[in-house]
Amino acid sequence: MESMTFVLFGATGDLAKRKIYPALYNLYLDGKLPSTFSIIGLGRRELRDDAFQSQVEQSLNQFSRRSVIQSPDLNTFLSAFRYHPLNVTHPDDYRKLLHLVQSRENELNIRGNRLFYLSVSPEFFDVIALQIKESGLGDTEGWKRLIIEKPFGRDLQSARLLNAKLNEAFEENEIYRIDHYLGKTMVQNLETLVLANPVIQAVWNNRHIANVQITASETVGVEERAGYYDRAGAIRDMMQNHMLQVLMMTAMHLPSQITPSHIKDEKRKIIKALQPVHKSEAALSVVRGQYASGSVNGNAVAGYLQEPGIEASSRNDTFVAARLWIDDPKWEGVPFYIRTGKRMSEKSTRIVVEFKNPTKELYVTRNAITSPNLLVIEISPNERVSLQFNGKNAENDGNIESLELSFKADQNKQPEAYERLIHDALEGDATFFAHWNEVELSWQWVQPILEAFEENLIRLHAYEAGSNGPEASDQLLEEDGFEWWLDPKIPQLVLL
Ligand SMILES: NC(=O)C1=CN([C@@H]2O[C@H](COP(=O)(O)OP(=O)(O)OC[C@H]3O[C@@H](n4cnc5c(N)ncnc54)[C@H](OP(=O)(O)O)[C@@H]3O)[C@@H](O)[C@H]2O)C=CC1
Ligand SMILES: O=C1O[C@H](COP(=O)(O)O)[C@@H](O)[C@H](O)[C@H]1O
Repeated sequence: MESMTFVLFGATGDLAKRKIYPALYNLYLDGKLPSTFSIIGLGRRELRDDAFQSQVEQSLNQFSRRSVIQSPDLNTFLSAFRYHPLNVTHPDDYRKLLHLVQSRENELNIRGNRLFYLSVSPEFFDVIALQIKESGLGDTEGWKRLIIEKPFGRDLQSARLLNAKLNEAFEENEIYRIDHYLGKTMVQNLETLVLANPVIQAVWNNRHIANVQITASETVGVEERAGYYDRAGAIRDMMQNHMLQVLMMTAMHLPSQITPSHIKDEKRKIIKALQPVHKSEAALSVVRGQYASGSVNGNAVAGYLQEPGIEASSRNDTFVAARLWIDDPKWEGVPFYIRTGKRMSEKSTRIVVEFKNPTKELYVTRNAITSPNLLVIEISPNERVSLQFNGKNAENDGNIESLELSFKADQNKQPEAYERLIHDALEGDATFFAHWNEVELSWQWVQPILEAFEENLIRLHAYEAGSNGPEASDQLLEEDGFEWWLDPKIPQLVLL
């Protein structure tokens, strides 16, 4: 890997401490950083280099998946860090930054490869990109890349505007839009699971699949993010980005070659083929909810409207579910259901693929019940793939029961999503980043629903904290003769 400078805007912030420093450190331990690198942290506050390095060390102590205690490598790693005070709106600060970047490049003999990571409030994304250009930071002999955090806009128009501004300073192939779901082990594994297994490829279509369910349920509430979350809601926070990305990864066709651009093209075809939801009809296929008080994991918790920083009159969504159709011969007639919510019964991100069950009638004559085959891809907190199938259980009078084949990844050995994504960006591999076409088309699909929410065309259901969301989301599937598959409903008889 080529030597480089990692310029981090927002170096004193929460994300840097919880995710970015631990990711860099673990990449370093795995030998996945270049042999020479310079890291420059930026923020408004004044900090000496040694104080900054101590802050980084503290964050590793707290959040790194690998211990830093007595690590002989720690000091070498920390010695790559420098701090520079910079206010993103002050052009002079960028000129001083350029001077620091260049002097470190000369000192370390680094060719001018520069990765700019914007871990700051989204309102600064365009300002910083422009200043990188104006100050000359972007004029370099080597490559330049921009990693940008979410959210990317708050609706279709603002996303387009932001993208146009970023494009004044960076080419699309230099922009890496983080969607941390794309860095998760099982989401990255989807591509291989579906594309590299002819057995699965053969049944990955509407002849065999009855429906696909994608769930991201969380037990946490709004936490300390009231200011952001109350303006975003589950639809912007999770649905427009993570959920639709997982849907694209699940439904994409086999590309003619496994390259970033072929995969990107296949994903784009899927998001483009989503049947639009019209604002006036959105209530027929979208459910929105807001948690009321209840109990999560045995602890009483407040309702959304009682959370600190949330107005008692807020109509923000903390749950959203939707039924989507893909206008594509392979998926015609297969509903994709997606749902996400806070303060639900369990923390679980999963894809359940329910296969058609033509044997049901056949076995009725034998007084036996067969269940549909289910392929369950658990993304978090467990990382597991399992297949539920029917078989006779000799220990139970030879009755037909659901059996399960499963593979579980060893989570302790798994790199974090941010490790994978930062590594990919350093390598220049954009496969698991959100490309502009996908982002734009996702906003395009979501936009009428946002408007329907704003105009109260979709009822806001209160749901008890600790439940599985509003009953209306169950009804959405019942209308089609299906139900959400939850963990306890999948009997675990055989673990191979
Ligand atoms: N935290 C999280 O879990 C997640 C965050 N994100 C995204 O990551 C980004 C960062 O979030 P987070 O770390 O939580 O935010 P924080 O509020 O914790 O940190 C913001 C950072 O920006 C710096 N900053 C603020 N104003 C300025 C300014 N005018 N000039 C220069 N620096 C400034 C702050 O430093 P100082 O005060 O010293 O200026 C601080 O380092 C956001 O886009 C967020 O949406 C995405 C997913 C999860
Ligand atoms: O991006 C976000 O994701 C988290 C959920 O991520 P996970 O990796 O724990 O599944 C969510 O809590 C947060 O609101 C959202 O901004």
